[in-house]
Amino acid sequence: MTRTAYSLPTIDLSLWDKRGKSDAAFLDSLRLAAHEYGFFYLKGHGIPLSLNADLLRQAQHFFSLPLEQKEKIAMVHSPHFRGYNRAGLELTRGRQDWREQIDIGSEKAALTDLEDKPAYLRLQGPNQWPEALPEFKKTVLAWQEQTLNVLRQLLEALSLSLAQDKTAFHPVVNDSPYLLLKLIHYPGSQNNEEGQGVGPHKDSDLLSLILQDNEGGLEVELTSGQWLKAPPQPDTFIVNIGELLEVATSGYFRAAIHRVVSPRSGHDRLSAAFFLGAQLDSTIPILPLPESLTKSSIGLTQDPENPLFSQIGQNTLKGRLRSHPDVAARHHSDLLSPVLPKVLDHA
Ligand SMILES: O=C(O)CCC(=O)C(=O)O
Ligand SMILES: [Fe+2]
Repeated sequence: MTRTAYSLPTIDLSLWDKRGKSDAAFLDSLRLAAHEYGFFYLKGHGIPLSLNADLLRQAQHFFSLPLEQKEKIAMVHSPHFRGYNRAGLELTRGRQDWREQIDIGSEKAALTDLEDKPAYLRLQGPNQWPEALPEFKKTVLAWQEQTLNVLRQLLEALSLSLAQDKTAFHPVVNDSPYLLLKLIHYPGSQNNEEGQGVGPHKDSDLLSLILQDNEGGLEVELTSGQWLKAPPQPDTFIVNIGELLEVATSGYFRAAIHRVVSPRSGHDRLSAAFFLGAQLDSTIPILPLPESLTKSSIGLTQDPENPLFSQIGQNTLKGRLRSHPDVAARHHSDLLSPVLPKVLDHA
């Protein structure tokens, strides 16, 4: 683990191949990065620079379209929570975020005859693609496939680093994990105040990967109230631990709180945030960690207002319904009164 000038660790995934999969120095540095920070730079990941550049270019083309074209694929048209949301629709801890985004998941056909089936199966379905951009879908799907492979490798390495079998997470990610790619555009602040691009939060998945352009603004809270900048570094991603992995490791890995501060007036920022969740029909695996590790666990820090369900499908659906009340009202009103008991029905 090397430390940057900004003191966030950097993990070089290529070392894992070069030195052999059980290389203790590599696994120790990865484990410590996930334990102490829960937020690190990843290099040596094997994703071509050109593919990352293509993805951000497609994102830029998309966000430059006129609003009415973007609204044609607004998320509210999709029962599967896919599509575009303009800036200002999202709140984090009660404050308005200032970013527009498009959510893209696994490209699959919607399921039918769901009447007596678990409600979370409604999450499966097709994406909405912008007709005006012929290269968009191909580029996004290629990038998704390659970064999924990187995240799967990292999960294997993280498992080994905890003295588990490298396959420990295969049952929840190898068949059909719940994936979400958000392409995000943060407009510049309207005035001189420090704007909230996205407010402080933990991710609710297993592992997230962030590709950012050159603008900066991403920050991580290492100790309460102390924010460390995570500026872009050439040919790296940011990887962060999500709540599912924090729970799976009984709090040994840390789901770090992070945020994005809006760019200065006259600037803007693009990013791609890729979230690897667990398979919807699974439950969170709790790893049997050696005592040498559990004794330095920082413990679980769950949000009492947003309790985690161990059944992944319920947990994921709950998160989507909460984040997108307009989609919930239009397509899932039968689940809303009252939300949780109905979602829980099919435990
Ligand atoms: O845009 C970024 O750099 C991070 C976004 C993020 O943290 C999120 O969407 O969960
Ligand atoms: Fe996040």
